[in-house]
Amino acid sequence: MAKLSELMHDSTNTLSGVSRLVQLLHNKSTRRSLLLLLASVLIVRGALLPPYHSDNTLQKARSSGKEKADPLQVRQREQHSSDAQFFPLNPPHSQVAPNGRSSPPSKPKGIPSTFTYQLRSLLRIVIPSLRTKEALLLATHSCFLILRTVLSVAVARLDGKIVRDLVSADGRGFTRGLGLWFALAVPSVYTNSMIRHLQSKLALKFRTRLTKYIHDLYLSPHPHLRYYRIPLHGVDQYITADVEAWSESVSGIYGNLMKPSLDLLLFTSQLARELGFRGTMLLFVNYYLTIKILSAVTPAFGQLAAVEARLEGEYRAGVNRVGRESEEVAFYDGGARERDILTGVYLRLIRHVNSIYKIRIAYEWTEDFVIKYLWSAAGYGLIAVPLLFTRKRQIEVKAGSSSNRDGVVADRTETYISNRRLLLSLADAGGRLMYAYKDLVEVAGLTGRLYTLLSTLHHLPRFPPALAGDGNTFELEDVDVCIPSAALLASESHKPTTDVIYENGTVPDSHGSYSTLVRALSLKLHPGMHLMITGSNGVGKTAIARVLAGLWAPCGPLASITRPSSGSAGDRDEKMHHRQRPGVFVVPQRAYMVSGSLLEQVIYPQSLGMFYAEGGNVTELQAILEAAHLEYLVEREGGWATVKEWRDVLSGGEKQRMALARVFYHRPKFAVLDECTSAVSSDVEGQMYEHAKSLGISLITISLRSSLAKYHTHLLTLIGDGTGSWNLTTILNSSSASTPANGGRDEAGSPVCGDKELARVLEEMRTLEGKLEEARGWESRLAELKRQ
Ligand SMILES: Nc1ncnc2c1ncn2[C@@H]1O[C@H](COP(=O)(O)OP(=O)(O)OP(=O)(O)O)[C@@H](O)[C@H]1O
Repeated sequence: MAKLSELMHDSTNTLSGVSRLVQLLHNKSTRRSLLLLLASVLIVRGALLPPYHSDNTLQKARSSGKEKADPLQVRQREQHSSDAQFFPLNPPHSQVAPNGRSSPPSKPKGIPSTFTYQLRSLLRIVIPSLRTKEALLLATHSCFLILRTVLSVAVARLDGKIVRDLVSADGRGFTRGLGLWFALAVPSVYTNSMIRHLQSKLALKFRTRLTKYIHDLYLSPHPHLRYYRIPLHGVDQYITADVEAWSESVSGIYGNLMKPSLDLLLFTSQLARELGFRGTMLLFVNYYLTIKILSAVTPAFGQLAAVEARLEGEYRAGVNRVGRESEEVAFYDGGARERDILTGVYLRLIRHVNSIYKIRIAYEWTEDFVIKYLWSAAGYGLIAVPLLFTRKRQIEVKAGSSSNRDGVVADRTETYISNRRLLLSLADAGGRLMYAYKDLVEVAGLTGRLYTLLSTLHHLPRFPPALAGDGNTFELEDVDVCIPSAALLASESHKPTTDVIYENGTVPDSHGSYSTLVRALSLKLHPGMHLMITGSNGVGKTAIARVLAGLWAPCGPLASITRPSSGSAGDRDEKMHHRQRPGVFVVPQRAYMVSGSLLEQVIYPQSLGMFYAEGGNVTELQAILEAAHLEYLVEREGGWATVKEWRDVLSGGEKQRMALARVFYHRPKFAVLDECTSAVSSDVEGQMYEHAKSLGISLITISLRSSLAKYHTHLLTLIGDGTGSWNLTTILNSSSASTPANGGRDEAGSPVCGDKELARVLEEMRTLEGKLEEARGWESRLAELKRQ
């Protein structure tokens, strides 16, 4: 039955509704302009489909060192700072509670009041102006949508004509009609496929724009480091799946809304003429009741879609983690445990998707009932009003003879058939509009997620700027090293544990005090000074490296930091190296290998294009690998261009030596080495330290190995007594330090110690820590006994 009514609709809706358009089609000049439109669209299409470029182009650009800057990205980069105003954390029309936080929306389902604002903000990114390809694509898409309506009217009209010629046995008319039928089939089929093509093309364009914009913002360079600080879980899901789903839905929703809306408008106006004032009023009452019933049973599709996307993200992150850490998992034989974790996450996702399906059953049942049966019943009622009451009386008065009675029945049948066709078409358009509304609600959910991502990225608190200094000095003054709130929020499902968030980005800990690891740290490092930072595990050594590198903000009311800048250090080796020296270069505890060739491992984070543009050559790199004791690698791995999963191919020690090779390549003014030689033998370690120093690099080493002290001039010991205290001493007997004349104090007043003395101090520290641990055990045992 439903199929039959659909068929009826297809063949008749346009006939009765837009007959005026058909008359226009009969007009010669209109037909000509239609052909012109079609031809122009074909030309535009050709312009929109650029020839295919293979990846070789990029390869060539790389090897010639002429990677061109993407104009889109450059434009976006300039625009980013001003764009923040379009992504406020609390978008307009949202319910804002007196404390400034967003209150839960009063309407928990449907389209949130902020949707229009959020959608507009996102559309600004994907269609930045009317002179873009995206705008042109959208206009072409609209043309094709209108063309489809016009063509379907023409096809329906021709259908009627062919049947009439057949019934009236007009052979010539029938053949002509059939010829026209095939002539119309070509543009009709082409239009349908073009609509689908343009929609996919538009989705792809939207996705590319949005992805580039997010990449540019998310991977913004120092000092904002958004990729490091963003307090959102599953960012990969936002950037990959959500962006794709949003682009697909937004490009589809336009066509899905436009056609039924146009139909609804035309059929209503047509019916209004037939039904008169009373009937039209009843029609609008029908619309009103439909909206009321459906909005009462419409589930919060937007929120459901957002939760689904989040759960998908968690599952994807789990699978990624196992893939990334597969070796570690295998060593622990943790497959079964990982399977349980992943299955748990997957089942949570599936339960949610299943509940959506269940909710949908109830909704779709009501929707079908209302649109198909209630509307049809209402339609019968509406048709019956003029037939049973108004006209019946007139007809009874007029009808005398039997021939008149036949004409009256024909009149009634005609009225009934035409009105019923209109109502069926109306019901169909209404149904499609309801489906489009459902899509719209889902788009609202995805829009909300992407808006959250972008507004968060735009509004990450900025760090206080570092002082310029002379460009070669590293200086910290009264710096408290605190765990930043963002990191805390990220580790606790981005739910704030407290209402208080301080301006400097720190939060009070559970006892109400700051999470300060090191208090009022002051030190000044000049070129030629080498600092070793030591202290027990978890005391805050890496935290200092994070402050030095600009990953964490320096805290404290009087805190100031002077960082060395990149550029010339004015030393004797300067002429030999054509490259700019970075001010600071940090080698982290876990060695990181980038995807790409062996050569790219050494020069990371520099690109291949930059390497060649700066006149880099592999002879220089070979010497660097020799200094890092990795000279055999090029031959073993099959050349500089070999691309492998270097994280798995290189051994732990090789990865650490590769990280040191990067330091030798970039030759920074200061290199922060965070326990990055733990897997390297001490003799090789020593040679690499000496080589780094010979390159004029000032070392800041974080280590517990006392054997490394001799390569440094100063020692910073973090006491680890919970007060954040520290101790800075000068190291005697180191290859760089001169013995102070001032019995036990250097020129800056820091106490001095020799490396034997240092080894003794570290040993004593370790013994005391062991004893403290034991004492803690006794304390808990004593407490246990007391309780008994
Ligand atoms: N992102 C973070 N979120 C929450 N706490 C953190 C974060 N980073 C570090 N911490 C905490 O700060 C403390 C100091 O960490 P840090 O990594 O600086 O220790 P460390 O002295 O380098 O230790 P190790 O010698 O074991 O490497 C630890 O207690 C750690 O749990």
